[in-house]
Amino acid sequence: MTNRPKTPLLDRVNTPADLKAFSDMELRQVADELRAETISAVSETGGHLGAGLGVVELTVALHSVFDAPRDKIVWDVSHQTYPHKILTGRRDRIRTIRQKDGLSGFTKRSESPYDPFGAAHSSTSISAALGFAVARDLGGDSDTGHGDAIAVIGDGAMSAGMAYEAMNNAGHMGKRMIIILNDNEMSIAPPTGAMSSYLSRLYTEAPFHTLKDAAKGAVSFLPEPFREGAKRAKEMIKGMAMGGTLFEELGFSYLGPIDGHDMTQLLPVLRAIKARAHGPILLHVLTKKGKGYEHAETRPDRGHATAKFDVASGEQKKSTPNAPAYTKVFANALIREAEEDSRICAVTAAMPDGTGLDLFDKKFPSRCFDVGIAEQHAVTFSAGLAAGGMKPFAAIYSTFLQRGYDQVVHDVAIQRLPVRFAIDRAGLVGADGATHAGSYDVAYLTNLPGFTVMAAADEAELVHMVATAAAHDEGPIAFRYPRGEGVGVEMPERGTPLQIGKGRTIQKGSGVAILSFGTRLKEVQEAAEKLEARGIRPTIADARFAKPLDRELILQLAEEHDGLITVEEGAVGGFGSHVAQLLAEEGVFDAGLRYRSMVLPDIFIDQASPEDMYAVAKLNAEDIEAKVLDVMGIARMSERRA
Ligand SMILES: Cc1ncc(C[n+]2csc(CCOP(=O)(O)OP(=O)(O)O)c2C)c(N)n1
Ligand SMILES: CC(=O)[C@@H](O)[C@H](O)COP(=O)(O)O
Ligand SMILES: [Mg+2]
Repeated sequence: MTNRPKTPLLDRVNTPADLKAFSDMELRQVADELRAETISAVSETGGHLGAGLGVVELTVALHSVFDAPRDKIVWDVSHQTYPHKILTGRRDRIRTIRQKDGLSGFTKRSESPYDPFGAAHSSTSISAALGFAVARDLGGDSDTGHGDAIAVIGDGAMSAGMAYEAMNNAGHMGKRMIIILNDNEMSIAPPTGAMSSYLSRLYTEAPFHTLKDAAKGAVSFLPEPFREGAKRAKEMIKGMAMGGTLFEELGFSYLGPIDGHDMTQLLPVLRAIKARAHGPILLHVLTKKGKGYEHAETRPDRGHATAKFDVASGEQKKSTPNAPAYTKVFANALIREAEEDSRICAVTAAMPDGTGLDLFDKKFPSRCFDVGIAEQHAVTFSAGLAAGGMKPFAAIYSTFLQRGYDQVVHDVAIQRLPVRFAIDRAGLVGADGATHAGSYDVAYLTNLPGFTVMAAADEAELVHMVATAAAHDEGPIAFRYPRGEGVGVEMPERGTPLQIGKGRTIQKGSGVAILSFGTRLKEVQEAAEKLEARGIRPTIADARFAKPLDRELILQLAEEHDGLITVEEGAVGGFGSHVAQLLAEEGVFDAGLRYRSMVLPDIFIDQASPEDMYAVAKLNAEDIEAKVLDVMGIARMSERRA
């Protein structure tokens, strides 16, 4: 509580309706207080900071002009909604954000009526807002009724195909809806691509129209004083580039750009839009990521998501790692392979730092491609690279690869193209919660004919899997690894290609065998240590491959043990399901094998620490221990008592 900022006006805001009582001057102060409160809160919790700071004025302006929740404000990605949450009745819980039982770091329908649409993956806002607009016009039912439909989308999110699919549709339908393009010339990393350059040109090169010309177009939305040519209005009109041709060609009225930190521009323009808009409008707003907090402004990539920090110095409070992060291990292993093979190249969809490809890019800039937030394109582009004789590594988070699934099937798998998928953030990720959990990749890749699917049990294994993928030209291959640190094993200088479809035995035991796929192996080993005390020594094996399965190993484990347990950090339908299928087909169950499959539960697990999430998922050492006892018919004392 000590260093909390003084916020006398903000203290009077419980819901956005309270903003209506303030003068424009006071709203500016509310914005200042909201910024201070956001910085203070995130300094205590960590989380997404820069994006929220960039939309403080926009958030205040939107909520003071429009009438949420009747008006539907749909925030793209929604990592920028901490100020929105503070204004919409969640200030008392803002310091629980991204924690177990706390607020989500993103918008969530179940959390608040002011979050009409959940998000976290980008570029969905225009489609959703159009849906709200059409539902409104068709008389769709809702508790609050339907007013305006407003999508707030960033310049980074605007690089994704979905945004254009939605604008194409919205422009054609001609319904009243509002898109606010929040252009801070920043994605997580500096944005790439022609669209980003186009947006920059809109305000650096576009000819300024005269007031007379402008008034014929979208500026006719402006309020009277502006059109009458008061000095301030003239300055502002001059600052409004009326180009916007792409958006106008798509059927939108393009308005802007305006300064998204200047309430004297934001408020009148939004009021005018509210009063007079008909058809779809795009308002181009220029902002600065991290605005108003020096440490976030000067390093917008660092300020995108931050650990807890000291407000005065900006210093982040990070714990010292015990082992290198998997992401970095992957990047270094790939660099090592690329030094030997000039055909190796790398593709990221706007996550150069997150995937470690920033390191690869420094070494091999001509072989590294940041395609923007465009996973579908990233996959098919990689397929094209492979078809053209290159060896592309598409490094994509498990959760974001979901967006490119048809491309994985249609462009890669069916054509048996040797695209290498480096699947980062596989498994539970912690504070980002269910939207970012990498739960499904094993299930959605192992069902594709010809795919090879691996999971690294530790960082040394990851190095070998990178080498395996580099050497594998026979078709698509994927290897998955989680967020965070490795386990601290010694790593080879360069990986050795693994034999495809072959697992390894870690320890020989009897009675029960545990077959692990991926990094839960450490927990399996811990469980085995606990079991030793009871005189139980399970066999432990690391499957390495979910496809092709090591049939020989699995059938041998089944043959030599009374019980078999598979463990993986993935949803049902993945490794364990394939093992069960094999065992069933081979008639092993008929022979009485006791089989259990430990997978992620069939629920979306909310944000929490990874440890808490594993506890919910029952994938910790004690859960594995209990499962072994269960298979052996020995319930633990505590369970018997219960
Ligand atoms: C489909 C998808 N891919 C990648 C991401 C990761 N991601 C989250 S925010 C972000 C950058 C968004 O940039 P922009 O829309 O300009 O918003 P800003 O952070 O600049 O406010 C990215 C790449 C995501 N959320 N969704
Ligand atoms: C909002 C978003 O999608 C990203 O900012 C994401 O939170 C990054 O996650 P990592 O921290 O795991 O890179
Ligand atoms: Mg941006």
